[in-house]
Amino acid sequence: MDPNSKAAAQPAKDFLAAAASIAASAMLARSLVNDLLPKEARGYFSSATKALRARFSAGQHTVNIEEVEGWSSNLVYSAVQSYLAAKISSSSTRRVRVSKRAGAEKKSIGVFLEEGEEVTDTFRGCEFKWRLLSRDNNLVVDQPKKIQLYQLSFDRTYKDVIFDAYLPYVLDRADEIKAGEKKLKIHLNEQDWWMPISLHHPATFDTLAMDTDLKQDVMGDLARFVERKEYYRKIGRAWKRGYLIHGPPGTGKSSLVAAMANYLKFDIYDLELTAVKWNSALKRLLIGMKNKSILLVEDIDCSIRLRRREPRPSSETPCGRGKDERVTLSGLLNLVDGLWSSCGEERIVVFTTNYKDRLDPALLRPGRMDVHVHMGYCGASAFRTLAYNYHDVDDHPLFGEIEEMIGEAKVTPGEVAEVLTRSGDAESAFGGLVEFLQVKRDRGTEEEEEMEDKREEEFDLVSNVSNPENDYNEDGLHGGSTSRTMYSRADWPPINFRGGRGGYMQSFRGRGGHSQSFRGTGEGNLQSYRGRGRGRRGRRQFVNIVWGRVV
Ligand SMILES: Nc1ncnc2c1ncn2[C@@H]1O[C@H](COP(=O)(O)OP(=O)(O)OP(=O)(O)O)[C@@H](O)[C@H]1O
Repeated sequence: MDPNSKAAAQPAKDFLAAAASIAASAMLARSLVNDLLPKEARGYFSSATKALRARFSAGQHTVNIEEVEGWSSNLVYSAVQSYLAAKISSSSTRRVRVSKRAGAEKKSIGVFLEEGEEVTDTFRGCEFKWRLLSRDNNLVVDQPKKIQLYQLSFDRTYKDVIFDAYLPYVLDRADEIKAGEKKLKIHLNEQDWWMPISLHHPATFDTLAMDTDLKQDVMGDLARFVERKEYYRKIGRAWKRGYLIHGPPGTGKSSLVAAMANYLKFDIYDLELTAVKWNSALKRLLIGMKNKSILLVEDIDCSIRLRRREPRPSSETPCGRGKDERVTLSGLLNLVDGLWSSCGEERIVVFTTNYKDRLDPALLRPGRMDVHVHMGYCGASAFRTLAYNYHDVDDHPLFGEIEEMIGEAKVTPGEVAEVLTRSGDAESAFGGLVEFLQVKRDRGTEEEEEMEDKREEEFDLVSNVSNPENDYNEDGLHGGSTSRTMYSRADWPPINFRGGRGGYMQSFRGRGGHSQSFRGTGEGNLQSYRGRGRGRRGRRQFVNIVWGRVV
């Protein structure tokens, strides 16, 4: 039996054990009364308990909760059903119904009351009795002939507790129980609607290899977030939280998002922005998201190579909708901060990128993304998590050597994971990792020297291709010499290859609203430079330049 089905079967087992012991105690008590008390005393005992019961029930009130309410199912009924299912194992209920839904992915066994059976519950010192009953239903055709209902009996002095505290508590507990059983989904956007698919990503915070303190911080932040409904209401802010997850490919950014979803039991809405053309479609998608969910935009640096805002051509303008706008970064951010955040709650927004320094400053502005998480190269604690995940080993004579080399070799957790899976035997897997790290470390040193030489060449290239004849900017004006006054930096991020039209594409962005791009010719790889230049308007500007070979 797998652990899930064992856990699921536990309530049924507990129930059977409890029922057996209660039945045994009842039999013992009855035989003691019969054996020890004389006949007259037995009669007195039975009428005394009857009188006591009658007196008690005189002050009893009842609330009926039926399974349907008009044509729709009654959500309170299903909440009570879930709530009681968790109580049955510890109650004295004699008959229960055990079932498993057809097609249920998890081997879960539900334990429910049988008709006529009772469960007693105690809340804040008050005792409540739940009973499952049914009534005939001859009035409404197309509905079952019998309608089940839970009858809640309680002393009338508890009336206020019932409505003010007990039933709300039952609903909350039922939500928690259901959340525990919730099957997660990942929703993918198709035009302006979402297509849900079951999410089976096994990543959890236990399996995620990352710096231990950082992991604790992220988990603590998430736990705080979901508890803070009242706090967000009090400060007048939408109940949402933004995460920017950045780091080189293969460091576990997507795995972290999956771990977050599994931890919070939130669905993921994976927004492929390049497939969304117009802001109106984006609005529909965002409004179509449910609460308790994660909006994920991966590789935001690439997705948001989105067009400047342009009105929709009149031929494409839908009747009566006026001018629509192409999706842009600011459009997305406005929606996320404005309209969307006001029509839902408990949402997490996650943007991922391999290149944080290529992001639009609007995204990095304080207050925009609440938490920035850097997923870096594999360190010692991340390696130990992987070693344990893949080989159930938490210590080994090679660990010292591995941990010494791992920092210098600049390997991603993804690479380490891949090497560790090459052998099922821990000994040879760790041996293989030592060799891999040695190669990576040596190669890393050589590559760094080559990169340095290349940076020098590429810097020259920028000056060469900056030919005013070919220059243009997005307004159709000729560009100037902005590109010529630049300073290369020694620590540019890895190259992201992207083509321009028929040669090298360069784009400049100046802080003072000065923005232009132009083509040139030449050789070299795509590279990103940032430096200070003097723009056409004579202002000192921050210049961002990208160029690359057409592919
Ligand atoms: N931090 C990590 N912990 C555990 N496994 C990891 C980690 N990083 C990478 N892996 C392994 O490498 C694979 C790729 O990782 P993942 O897709 O999460 O990385 P990424 O940073 O999102 O990469 P990309 O930027 O290319 O999308 C995962 O399926 C997982 O097996």
